[in-house]
This record gives sequence, C-alpha cells and structure tokens, in this order.
Amino acid sequence: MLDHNLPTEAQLSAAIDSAKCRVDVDDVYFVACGGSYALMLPAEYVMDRQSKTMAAHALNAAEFKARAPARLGKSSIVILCSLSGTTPETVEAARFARERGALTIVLTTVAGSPLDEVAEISIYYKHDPKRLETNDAPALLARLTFGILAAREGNEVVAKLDAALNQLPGIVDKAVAAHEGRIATFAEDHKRDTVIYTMASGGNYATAYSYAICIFQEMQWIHSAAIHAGEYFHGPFEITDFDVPFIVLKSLGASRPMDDRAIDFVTKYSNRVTVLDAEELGLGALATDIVEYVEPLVFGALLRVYCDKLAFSRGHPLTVRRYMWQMEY
Ligand SMILES: O=P(O)(O)OC[C@H]1O[C@](O)(CO)[C@@H](O)[C@@H]1O
Repeated sequence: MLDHNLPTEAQLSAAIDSAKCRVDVDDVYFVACGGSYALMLPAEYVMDRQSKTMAAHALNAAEFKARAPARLGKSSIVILCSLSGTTPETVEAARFARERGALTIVLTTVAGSPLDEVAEISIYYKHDPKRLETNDAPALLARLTFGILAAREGNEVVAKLDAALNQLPGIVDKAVAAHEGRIATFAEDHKRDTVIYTMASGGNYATAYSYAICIFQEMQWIHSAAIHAGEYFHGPFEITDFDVPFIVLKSLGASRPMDDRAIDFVTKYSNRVTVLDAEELGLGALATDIVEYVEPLVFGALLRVYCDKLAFSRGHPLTVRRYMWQMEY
C-alpha cells in the first residue's frame, strides 16, 4: 500500500530519469552497512542476471571508500541505503561517490538526515520488517534496479515486477498462517542453542546473510554464519553434525539445484535442519522469470516471524544491544 504523505513515487521516478539521462553507465555500485548492505545483495543479483551493459557491485560502505574503485566516476551510479540516514561510513561513501562525479541515489527513512543531505537524489521509504509494502526498502531497491534496467536497456521483465510485489503480502500472510505450528516448535527447539547457521544461494543468500549477522549475532547474541549453498561443500560442511542447527532457504530460481545439493547433504547428517522452500511457500504462483528476484523478500518477512518467536522464547528482545549505539566504535 502506498503512503501518499511520502514523496516516494515521485522520488523513484526522478531517480530512474536521472539514471536514464546519464550519457554512459558502466557500473552500478550498491553500497551500505549491516542490514542495509544485506538489502543490496538481491539488487546486485538482479543487475548481474539482467544487465547486458552495466556491471553490478555490492560493497560495504567503508570497503567501497577504502577500495576506491578505479572505474568510479561519471559513468557510475552509486545506490546507497541507510534506514537511519546517519551511519557514518554510508554518509562518507555517498560524499566520496559524489566527489568522483557518480550519480548518487540514496534510500533512507529520515528526510534531512546526513545521508539525505549529501546525496544527489533521495528516496524516502517506510520500514516494517514484517510487512512487504512497495514503498519499503527491499521492494524499492528491486523497483529502482529494474527501473534503471528498463530505462537504459528496455528490459521487459520489469513489467512483471509490480504484479509480483503486489502478491507478496498475501503470500506472506498465508505462509505465516501455514507455519504457525512450525514457528512455535522452532522457537522451543532452538531457544537454548548457542549457534544457528543459515544457508542459501542466489538472491536468497542476502536473506541468509541478514539473519546471520543482524538477527542471530546482533539481536540474539547467537553464533552464526551465512553459508553459501555452493560453498558449503568447500569447507563449511565439515561442521555439520547431528545436533548442529541450520536454516536453509530453497529457491525457485536458477540456484535451486545448488540448494537441493546442500539440503540433501545437510539433512543426511544433521537432525536439526529447518528448510524453507519457496515452492511450498506459494511462490510458484508467480511468473517464473520474476520469482527469484522477489523470493528473498518473502523469506525475510517469514523468518522475521520465526525470529520474533525465538526471541520471545529466549526472553531476549530483538532490541537489546551490548555495544551498538551504546559506546564509541
Ligand atoms: O545505516 P542503517 O541502515 O541505519 O543501519 C545501521 C545499523 O542497523 C543495522 O542494519 C541493524 O541494526 C546494523 O546492521 C547497522 O549497523
């Protein structure tokens, strides 16, 4: 649902128009920190899969500035995201990109924030981790990325994006209802765990990464790592054992065979694997050429419900921090 008090739609159109007007665009950088960085990974995936002329790079904001890509300049678009608009590394990255002549487009919830001030174009979004609105950051990043692809290359998949995004809230509601029992069991079974791994591939790796670093490590102080399903066989599978917990996301996209291979192995040697399958969640109802670009959003919203319940069972609210925002770092 659109919030007509926000200028989001006009800002999104302005951003796409600016990208269209650039003489050359060779590179699109997706730059942020933490959970906002995780949101950039599906956008990088979209660009890699769809663009014939633009290379995509998702980078942590401090890494982006330190790396100072030699190609960064007038033929670059730098898309940045910060919920608060205040994360210093992201603000610095935006300033650096502007100085290099790149088109800077930022997504933030806070008008007038340092990031908003420093960027050429801002898009304001609404944030609710359990709802999937078309004016929240994950959907806006998909719309912006596909919008740029359509404006510069005539990409036609974009035509299916809005219809798919509009179906997601209903899909999430059904999935949450269908998983009610599994969510309660998961929370009880995992409330004393000190480690939970996440695993995925393709665009869903972003969701696995986000849940490993933001939810389990940051908000629950549970050890975790996001394992890429393709990389699982090249080191991580050695930690698999009957009592080691995993959450595995199974795609309906190009990476599904990678997920299948990892699931076959991990479920053979661990008794504690939670598999969330995009097909079983009802994502098969979406057009086949769009589904892999929107499934990370559905996995993210469903996992949030799993983790809210887990946090409750553990008596550890998702809002508690030891270091973040508590001290200098
Ligand atoms: O730049 P943002 O989106 O405000 O993020 C700031 C912080 O919020 C998180 O994304 C989640 O708490 C952290 O990972 C990050 O350090």
